[in-house]
Amino acid sequence: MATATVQPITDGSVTKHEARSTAHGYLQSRLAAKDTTSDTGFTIPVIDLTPSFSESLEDRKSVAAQIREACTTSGFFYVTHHGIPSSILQSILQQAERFFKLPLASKQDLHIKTSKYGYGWEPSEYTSLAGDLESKEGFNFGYEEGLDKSGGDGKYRNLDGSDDKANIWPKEEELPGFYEHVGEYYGAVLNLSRHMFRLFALSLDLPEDHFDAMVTHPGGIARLLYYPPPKHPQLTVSESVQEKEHIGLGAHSDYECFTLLLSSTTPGLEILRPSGHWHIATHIADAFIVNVADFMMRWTNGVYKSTVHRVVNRSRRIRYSVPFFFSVNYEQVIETLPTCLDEGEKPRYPPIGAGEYILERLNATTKDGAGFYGNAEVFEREGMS
Ligand SMILES: O=C(O)CCC(=O)C(=O)O
Ligand SMILES: [Fe+2]
Repeated sequence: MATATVQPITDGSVTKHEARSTAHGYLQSRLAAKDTTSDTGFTIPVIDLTPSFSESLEDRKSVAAQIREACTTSGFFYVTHHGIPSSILQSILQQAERFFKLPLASKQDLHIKTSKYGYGWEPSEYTSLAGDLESKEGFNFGYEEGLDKSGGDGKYRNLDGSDDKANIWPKEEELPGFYEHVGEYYGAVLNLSRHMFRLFALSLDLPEDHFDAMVTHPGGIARLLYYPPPKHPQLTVSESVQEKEHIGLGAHSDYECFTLLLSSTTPGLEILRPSGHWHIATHIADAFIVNVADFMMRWTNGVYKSTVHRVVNRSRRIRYSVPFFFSVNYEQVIETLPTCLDEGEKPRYPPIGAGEYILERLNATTKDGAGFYGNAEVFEREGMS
């Protein structure tokens, strides 16, 4: 395995440069790879989490072994029997539908331009992952103690270390019950993610509680996403991009540790196989799709794969989805896990702070990477919404 020299971190700019350039290089190299070393065995395994709730460590390890297998190959897997009732899953999808049906003026009041972290309502084309015009509309929010069933430990700070209230919520009278339903869902996926982190620890030959103290007030950005059907369904994806007919969400890898994705039945998620073909993910009722994200890839020295994916809604129906990007406490600095280094092997990535890394990656999705405030200025100057 190729290794890179560890760069010392002398100030924030070194870290930022590293966060952005490594991610960009990784995306480009994955998109360029046309490795025909047959990937016909490419699968997205379905992992039944039932034994992970058992009293028996052996049972829990059996699930961890399946997670390891998935994370070292496709980087994606489904989880079923995860303990979150179907009613909560259906309810968040209904909240997404209600939210996006709000009058434009109400959504404008929640515009992402008033947040330096990209929270709030995001009109289509406002951010771009790979330079495409993206048809998705989003509503983004992060951790707050009121959403954490554990009550948190009072130490949560925003991505940049500040402690102001960052989320932007619709008014209760405008969308009655929205916050409560969203909170119910968020609390449930947060706890499931903490549980999954224990399985990840076992999968990495670490003590089961290795990550526990790092997720007491963790970063967890959630998005409600809306993907309209294509305006001209007869066009191919490349034609439609040329015709400025939008792609849903451009090719990217996620930033955090792992993502739990829930979606409506309309397909759309496409996963890049090593051969360069896009694998269309099938919908499994009441399951989450889980994928390793870049922070976990770095942490494991590349042993766990953060796989490129995108969304293209080729159907005539609307697609809704709700990704939850699970991180660690934002002040946590990550260094390569010792169990991921062979004897004498060097870390491929320098240590990096969680919040700093994620904010840098988010900023990279704005115009010229100027950040969300900078983006608002560009849009205003150019007379766009
Ligand atoms: O909407 C989806 O199915 C996937 C969304 C996604 O990949 C993302 O938001 O990072
Ligand atoms: Fe993603």
